[in-house]
Amino acid sequence: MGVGEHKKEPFISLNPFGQVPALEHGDLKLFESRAITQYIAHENHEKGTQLLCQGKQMAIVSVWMEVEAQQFEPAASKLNWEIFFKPLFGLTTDAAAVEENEAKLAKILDVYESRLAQSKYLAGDSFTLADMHHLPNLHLLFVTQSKKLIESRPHVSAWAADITARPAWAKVLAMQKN
Ligand SMILES: N[C@@H](CCC(=O)N[C@@H](CS)C(=O)NCC(=O)O)C(=O)O
Repeated sequence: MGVGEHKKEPFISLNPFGQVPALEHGDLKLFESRAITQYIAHENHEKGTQLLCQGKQMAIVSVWMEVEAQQFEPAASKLNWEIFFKPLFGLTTDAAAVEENEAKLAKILDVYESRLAQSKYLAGDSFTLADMHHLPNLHLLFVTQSKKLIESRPHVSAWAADITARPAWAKVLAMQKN
């Protein structure tokens, strides 16, 4: 990305929007991270943690995957951009955008707080892709002032501590460092 290769061939044939990530598996070409994670989870359903479910339970997983994509991600990624990434790139944080998106995220996390008071994970008693999709933005929020929005909600806080402590996530962070 640093040299703009994601906007040119051969990458643009994998993702015509010129964005990361993309996946090539045999003759299958995929883009959109959530479609990629669902494919990988389906392909590997016989090994490791079951990240998807069957029947009605899968419908609940889909609901919370949509909530992450449509509600949580827009507010959380905007905060991470303003507070975490902009200073790294020598840009100035927009305080009004931070205030607006903290207010949005607070309302969204109120819904999460109610949900997580009823079940340990978003889609029920076990960890699924719906929880997993939150990890990248959640991880960054913890190193911003917006972590107060998580820490002030006991069930959200316990859920966030649980999912960020998973050994598989520790492996991802170790890969990022390398
Ligand atoms: N909805 C897409 C978003 C992809 C996305 O925003 N990718 C960023 C990096 S995380 C990117 O490629 N940015 C460079 C650009 O848009 O030119 C997904 O979930 O895969």
